[in-house]
Amino acid sequence: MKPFRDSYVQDVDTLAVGLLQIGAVELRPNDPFTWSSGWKSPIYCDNRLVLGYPMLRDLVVSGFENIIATDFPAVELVAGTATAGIPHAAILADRLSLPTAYVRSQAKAHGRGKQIEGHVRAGMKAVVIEDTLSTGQSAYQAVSSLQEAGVDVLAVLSILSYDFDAAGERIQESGVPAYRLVPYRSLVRVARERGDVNDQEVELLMRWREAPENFGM
Ligand SMILES: O=P(O)(O)OC[C@H]1O[C@H](OP(=O)(O)OP(=O)(O)O)[C@H](O)[C@@H]1O
Ligand SMILES: O=C(O)c1cc(=O)[nH]c(=O)[nH]1
Repeated sequence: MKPFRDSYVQDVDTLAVGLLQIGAVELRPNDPFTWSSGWKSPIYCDNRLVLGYPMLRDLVVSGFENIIATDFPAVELVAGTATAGIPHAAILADRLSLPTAYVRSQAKAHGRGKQIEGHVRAGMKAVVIEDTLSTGQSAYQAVSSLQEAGVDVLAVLSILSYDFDAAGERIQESGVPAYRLVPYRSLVRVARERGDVNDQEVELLMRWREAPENFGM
C-alpha cells in the first residue's frame, strides 16, 4: 500500500503559498519547538490559522471534498481529531450533508467518559480529518478508537504532512491510507521559490526530515 497519497485537482502550490502568506509556517532552528510527540523541531506549521481566512479555508475543504468524491464516494461520517481537525471536519460534513463527530486524544475523565463524541454507529464508513500529520500518532489513535467502535475508516485526510518514515510505517500497519493536500517537500520548495527561506535553511529542513527524532539532542 502507498502510505502517503496526493490529492487530485487541488492546486498544491496555491495552498502552500496561502499557508506561507498567513504566517502559518515558522522556523526556529536555534530555539526548537516541542511537538505533540515530544520531538524537538526547527519548524512549526500552525494550520489552525487557516480558520481565519475563509478563502484558504474553502480551498482546504474543497481539497478534502475532491478526495472524497474521487476515492470515497460512499463515506457516511466525517470525524475530526481533537482539537485542530474538528472545525475542518465540521465544515466538510456540512458541505456533504453528512454526520460529523470528533475523537479526543483520551477518553473524558468525567461525564459519559467518552473518547468519541458524536453519534457513531458500527458499520459506518468514515474519513478522519487531521490538520497536520507529524508522527501520525494523533490521527491513527483516532483511527483505532473508531475501529474499536466498529467504524470502517477509509482514510485519513490532512492539510499538511511531513511524510516521515515513522508515520509511513504507522500508516502501513493500520492499512488506512493518509492523503495530504500539501506534502512537506512541496511546502519547502514553494517557500524557497518565494524567498521565505534561503538555500542553507532548505538544506537544514531537508536534512532534519531524514532523522527528526534526533534534532536538538
Ligand atoms: O502526528 P502527531 O505526532 O500526532 O502530531 C500532529 C498533531 O499534533 C497537533 O495537535 P496538538 O497535540 O498540538 O493538539 P491540538 O490539535 O489540540 O492543537 C496537530 O494538530 C496534530 O493533531
Ligand atoms: O507535531 C506537532 O505537534 C505539530 C507540528 C506542526 O508543525 N504543527 C502542529 O500544529 N503540530
